[in-house]
Amino acid sequence: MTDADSTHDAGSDSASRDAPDGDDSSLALVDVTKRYGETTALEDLSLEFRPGTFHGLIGPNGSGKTTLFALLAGLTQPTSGRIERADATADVGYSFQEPRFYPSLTVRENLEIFRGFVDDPPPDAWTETLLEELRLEPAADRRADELSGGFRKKLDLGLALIKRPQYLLLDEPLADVDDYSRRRITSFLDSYREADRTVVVSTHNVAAFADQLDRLSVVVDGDLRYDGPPAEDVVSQYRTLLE
Ligand SMILES: Nc1ncnc2c1ncn2[C@@H]1O[C@H](COP(=O)(O)OP(=O)(O)OP(=O)(O)O)[C@@H](O)[C@H]1O
Repeated sequence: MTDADSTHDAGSDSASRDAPDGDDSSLALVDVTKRYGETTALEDLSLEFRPGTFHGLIGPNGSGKTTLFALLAGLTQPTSGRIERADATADVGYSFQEPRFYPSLTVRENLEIFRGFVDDPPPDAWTETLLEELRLEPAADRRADELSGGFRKKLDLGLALIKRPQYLLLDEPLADVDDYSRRRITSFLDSYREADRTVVVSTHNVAAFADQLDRLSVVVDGDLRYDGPPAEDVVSQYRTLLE
Protein backbone atom coordinates (compact mmCIF):
# COMPACT_ATOMS: atom_id res chain seq x y z
CA MET A 1 0.00 0.00 0.00
CA THR A 2 1.37 3.42 -0.84
CA ASP A 3 0.73 6.55 1.14
CA ALA A 4 -2.32 8.56 0.40
CA ASP A 5 -2.74 12.24 -0.14
CA SER A 6 -4.10 12.67 3.32
CA THR A 7 -3.16 15.01 6.12
CA HIS A 8 -3.53 12.05 8.45
CA ASP A 9 -1.03 9.82 6.71
CA ALA A 10 2.68 10.11 6.83
CA GLY A 11 5.10 9.57 3.99
CA SER A 12 7.46 6.61 4.00
CA ASP A 13 10.56 8.27 2.59
CA SER A 14 12.47 7.89 5.84
CA ALA A 15 12.02 4.13 5.83
CA SER A 16 14.89 1.77 6.11
CA ARG A 17 15.24 -2.00 6.23
CA ASP A 18 17.09 -2.57 9.44
CA ALA A 19 15.58 -1.63 12.76
CA PRO A 20 17.50 -1.72 16.03
CA ASP A 21 17.52 -5.08 17.82
CA GLY A 22 16.94 -6.88 14.54
CA ASP A 23 13.14 -6.61 14.71
CA ASP A 24 12.28 -6.35 11.05
CA SER A 25 8.89 -4.72 11.40
CA SER A 26 9.35 -2.00 13.97
CA LEU A 27 9.45 1.76 13.77
CA ALA A 28 12.33 3.38 15.59
CA LEU A 29 14.26 6.51 16.38
CA VAL A 30 18.00 5.90 16.40
CA ASP A 31 20.32 8.39 18.14
CA VAL A 32 17.94 11.20 17.35
CA THR A 33 18.62 14.79 18.31
CA LYS A 34 16.15 17.50 17.34
CA ARG A 35 16.89 21.18 17.82
CA TYR A 36 14.75 24.20 17.10
CA GLY A 37 17.31 27.00 17.00
CA GLU A 38 18.76 27.19 20.50
CA THR A 39 16.20 24.78 21.95
CA THR A 40 17.03 21.10 22.13
CA ALA A 41 13.72 19.23 22.06
CA LEU A 42 15.25 15.71 21.96
CA GLU A 43 18.81 14.71 22.79
CA ASP A 44 20.43 11.58 21.35
CA LEU A 45 17.32 9.50 21.87
CA SER A 46 16.78 5.92 20.65
CA LEU A 47 13.40 4.26 20.99
CA GLU A 48 11.66 1.40 19.24
CA PHE A 49 7.94 0.82 18.65
CA ARG A 50 7.14 -2.84 18.03
CA PRO A 51 4.22 -4.48 16.22
CA GLY A 52 1.34 -5.69 18.34
CA THR A 53 2.23 -3.26 21.11
CA PHE A 54 0.17 -0.67 22.94
CA HIS A 55 2.89 1.83 23.78
CA GLY A 56 2.40 4.74 26.15
CA LEU A 57 4.54 7.85 25.79
CA ILE A 58 4.41 10.18 28.74
CA GLY A 59 6.30 13.16 30.06
CA PRO A 60 5.75 16.64 31.48
CA ASN A 61 4.86 19.62 29.29
CA GLY A 62 7.58 20.56 26.85
CA SER A 63 9.46 17.26 27.24
CA GLY A 64 9.49 16.48 23.50
CA LYS A 65 6.56 14.10 22.91
CA THR A 66 4.97 16.08 20.07
CA THR A 67 8.36 16.48 18.44
CA LEU A 68 8.91 12.73 18.70
CA PHE A 69 5.56 12.04 17.01
CA ALA A 70 6.28 14.57 14.26
CA LEU A 71 9.58 12.78 13.57
CA LEU A 72 7.92 9.36 13.47
CA ALA A 73 5.25 10.67 11.11
CA GLY A 74 7.86 12.20 8.80
CA LEU A 75 6.53 15.73 9.33
CA THR A 76 9.91 17.00 10.45
CA GLN A 77 13.46 15.74 10.10
CA PRO A 78 15.95 15.04 12.89
CA THR A 79 18.87 17.42 13.34
CA SER A 80 20.99 14.29 13.67
CA GLY A 81 20.27 10.58 13.92
CA ARG A 82 17.63 8.75 11.91
CA ILE A 83 14.13 7.31 11.81
CA GLU A 84 13.91 3.67 10.76
CA ARG A 85 10.84 1.98 9.45
CA ALA A 86 11.64 -1.62 8.62
CA ASP A 87 8.69 -2.10 6.30
CA ALA A 88 8.83 0.79 3.85
CA THR A 89 5.23 0.20 2.77
CA ALA A 90 3.77 0.27 6.28
CA ASP A 91 1.57 3.27 6.96
CA VAL A 92 1.59 5.70 9.82
CA GLY A 93 -1.73 7.27 10.81
CA TYR A 94 -1.73 10.06 13.30
CA SER A 95 -3.89 12.37 15.29
CA PHE A 96 -1.85 14.83 17.25
CA GLN A 97 -2.50 18.35 16.12
CA GLU A 98 -5.64 20.40 15.89
CA PRO A 99 -8.39 18.26 14.38
CA ARG A 100 -8.40 18.57 10.58
CA PHE A 101 -11.33 17.79 8.36
CA TYR A 102 -13.56 19.29 5.69
CA PRO A 103 -15.76 21.61 7.78
CA SER A 104 -18.81 21.72 5.52
CA LEU A 105 -19.00 17.95 5.07
CA THR A 106 -20.63 15.54 7.47
CA VAL A 107 -18.73 13.12 9.66
CA ARG A 108 -19.57 10.20 7.35
CA GLU A 109 -18.61 12.21 4.23
CA ASN A 110 -15.27 13.14 5.79
CA LEU A 111 -14.50 9.51 6.56
CA GLU A 112 -15.48 8.48 3.04
CA ILE A 113 -13.39 11.21 1.42
CA PHE A 114 -10.29 10.29 3.42
CA ARG A 115 -10.90 6.61 2.67
CA GLY A 116 -10.99 7.58 -1.00
CA PHE A 117 -7.45 8.98 -0.73
CA VAL A 118 -6.12 5.52 0.05
CA ASP A 119 -4.77 3.56 -2.91
CA ASP A 120 -5.88 0.23 -1.53
CA PRO A 121 -8.74 1.29 0.73
CA PRO A 122 -10.29 -0.86 3.46
CA PRO A 123 -13.83 -2.08 2.63
CA ASP A 124 -16.92 0.15 3.14
CA ALA A 125 -17.64 -1.77 6.32
CA TRP A 126 -14.55 -0.25 7.94
CA THR A 127 -16.18 3.19 7.89
CA GLU A 128 -19.24 1.75 9.63
CA THR A 129 -17.02 -0.01 12.16
CA LEU A 130 -15.29 3.26 13.01
CA LEU A 131 -18.59 5.13 13.31
CA GLU A 132 -19.79 2.50 15.76
CA GLU A 133 -16.64 1.78 17.74
CA LEU A 134 -15.67 5.42 18.19
CA ARG A 135 -19.27 6.29 19.14
CA LEU A 136 -19.47 8.64 16.18
CA GLU A 137 -22.79 7.28 14.92
CA PRO A 138 -24.99 9.88 16.65
CA ALA A 139 -23.10 12.58 14.73
CA ALA A 140 -22.62 10.70 11.45
CA ASP A 141 -24.83 13.05 9.43
CA ARG A 142 -23.82 16.28 11.11
CA ARG A 143 -21.51 18.84 9.55
CA ALA A 144 -18.00 18.63 10.97
CA ASP A 145 -17.87 22.35 11.82
CA GLU A 146 -20.99 21.99 13.98
CA LEU A 147 -19.61 19.20 16.16
CA SER A 148 -18.91 19.46 19.87
CA GLY A 149 -15.27 19.21 21.02
CA GLY A 150 -15.60 15.53 21.93
CA PHE A 151 -17.10 14.56 18.57
CA ARG A 152 -14.39 16.56 16.79
CA LYS A 153 -11.79 14.58 18.67
CA LYS A 154 -13.51 11.32 17.76
CA LEU A 155 -13.72 12.33 14.10
CA ASP A 156 -10.01 13.11 14.11
CA LEU A 157 -9.38 9.69 15.62
CA GLY A 158 -11.54 8.15 12.88
CA LEU A 159 -9.51 9.94 10.21
CA ALA A 160 -6.27 8.66 11.73
CA LEU A 161 -7.71 5.14 11.60
CA ILE A 162 -9.47 5.26 8.22
CA LYS A 163 -6.51 3.79 6.38
CA ARG A 164 -6.06 1.04 9.00
CA PRO A 165 -2.43 2.07 9.44
CA GLN A 166 0.25 -0.27 10.73
CA TYR A 167 1.37 2.41 13.19
CA LEU A 168 -1.20 4.59 14.89
CA LEU A 169 0.13 7.65 16.75
CA LEU A 170 -2.40 9.35 18.99
CA ASP A 171 -1.92 12.48 21.06
CA GLU A 172 -4.38 12.61 23.97
CA PRO A 173 -7.00 10.57 22.11
CA LEU A 174 -9.48 10.73 24.98
CA ALA A 175 -9.37 14.50 25.55
CA ASP A 176 -12.95 15.90 25.70
CA VAL A 177 -14.37 12.40 25.21
CA ASP A 178 -17.19 11.26 27.54
CA ASP A 179 -16.75 8.31 29.92
CA TYR A 180 -18.84 5.81 27.98
CA SER A 181 -17.07 6.58 24.71
CA ARG A 182 -13.71 6.34 26.51
CA ARG A 183 -14.36 2.74 27.48
CA ARG A 184 -15.48 1.84 23.96
CA ILE A 185 -12.50 3.57 22.36
CA THR A 186 -9.86 2.08 24.67
CA SER A 187 -11.25 -1.40 24.11
CA PHE A 188 -11.36 -0.81 20.34
CA LEU A 189 -7.72 0.37 20.35
CA ASP A 190 -6.88 -2.69 22.41
CA SER A 191 -8.29 -4.98 19.71
CA TYR A 192 -6.62 -2.91 16.99
CA ARG A 193 -3.23 -3.65 18.56
CA GLU A 194 -4.06 -7.35 18.69
CA ALA A 195 -4.08 -7.39 14.89
CA ASP A 196 -0.30 -6.90 15.16
CA ARG A 197 -0.52 -3.19 14.67
CA THR A 198 1.20 -0.66 16.87
CA VAL A 199 -0.73 1.88 18.90
CA VAL A 200 1.30 4.69 20.44
CA VAL A 201 -0.53 7.02 22.79
CA SER A 202 0.97 10.24 24.09
CA THR A 203 -0.94 11.28 27.17
CA HIS A 204 -0.84 13.01 30.51
CA ASN A 205 -3.60 10.69 31.66
CA VAL A 206 -1.61 7.46 31.92
CA ALA A 207 -4.20 6.00 34.33
CA ALA A 208 -6.78 5.95 31.52
CA PHE A 209 -4.65 3.46 29.57
CA ALA A 210 -3.25 1.46 32.50
CA ASP A 211 -5.10 -1.72 31.46
CA GLN A 212 -3.96 -1.51 27.83
CA LEU A 213 -0.30 -0.55 28.06
CA ASP A 214 2.29 -3.16 27.07
CA ARG A 215 5.15 -0.73 27.21
CA LEU A 216 5.86 2.62 28.77
CA SER A 217 8.33 5.28 27.69
CA VAL A 218 8.89 8.37 29.80
CA VAL A 219 10.54 11.39 28.21
CA VAL A 220 11.75 14.24 30.40
CA ASP A 221 13.45 17.33 28.97
CA GLY A 222 14.25 15.53 25.72
CA ASP A 223 15.83 12.50 27.43
CA LEU A 224 14.42 9.01 27.65
CA ARG A 225 14.11 8.48 31.39
CA TYR A 226 12.41 5.07 31.20
CA ASP A 227 11.54 2.53 28.49
CA GLY A 228 10.16 -0.79 29.60
CA PRO A 229 7.15 -2.60 31.01
CA PRO A 230 4.58 -0.58 32.93
CA ALA A 231 4.31 -1.36 36.63
CA GLU A 232 1.02 -2.55 38.07
CA ASP A 233 0.55 0.92 39.53
CA VAL A 234 1.65 2.93 36.54
CA VAL A 235 0.68 6.26 38.08
CA SER A 236 3.04 5.73 41.05
CA GLN A 237 5.70 4.46 38.67
CA TYR A 238 5.49 7.68 36.68
CA ARG A 239 5.53 9.81 39.81
CA THR A 240 8.62 8.01 41.06
CA LEU A 241 10.37 8.41 37.71
CA LEU A 242 9.83 12.16 37.85
CA GLU A 243 11.29 12.51 41.35
N1 LIG B 1 8.36 24.69 16.24
C1 LIG B 1 9.08 24.90 17.35
N2 LIG B 1 9.96 25.92 17.42
C2 LIG B 1 10.71 26.14 18.52
N3 LIG B 1 10.67 25.37 19.62
C3 LIG B 1 9.81 24.33 19.60
C4 LIG B 1 8.98 24.05 18.48
N4 LIG B 1 8.24 22.94 18.77
C5 LIG B 1 8.60 22.56 20.00
N5 LIG B 1 9.53 23.39 20.51
C6 LIG B 1 10.19 23.28 21.82
O1 LIG B 1 10.68 21.95 21.93
C7 LIG B 1 10.48 21.46 23.25
C8 LIG B 1 9.63 20.19 23.20
O2 LIG B 1 8.31 20.55 22.78
P1 LIG B 1 7.18 19.47 22.46
O3 LIG B 1 6.00 20.22 21.94
O4 LIG B 1 7.75 18.40 21.61
O5 LIG B 1 6.87 18.89 23.93
P2 LIG B 1 5.63 18.05 24.46
O6 LIG B 1 6.18 17.00 25.34
O7 LIG B 1 4.76 17.62 23.35
O8 LIG B 1 4.84 19.11 25.35
P3 LIG B 1 3.30 19.16 25.82
O9 LIG B 1 3.08 18.00 26.76
O10 LIG B 1 3.22 20.47 26.54
O11 LIG B 1 2.45 19.11 24.59
C9 LIG B 1 9.85 22.60 24.04
O12 LIG B 1 10.88 23.30 24.71
C10 LIG B 1 9.22 23.47 22.98
O13 LIG B 1 9.16 24.80 23.40
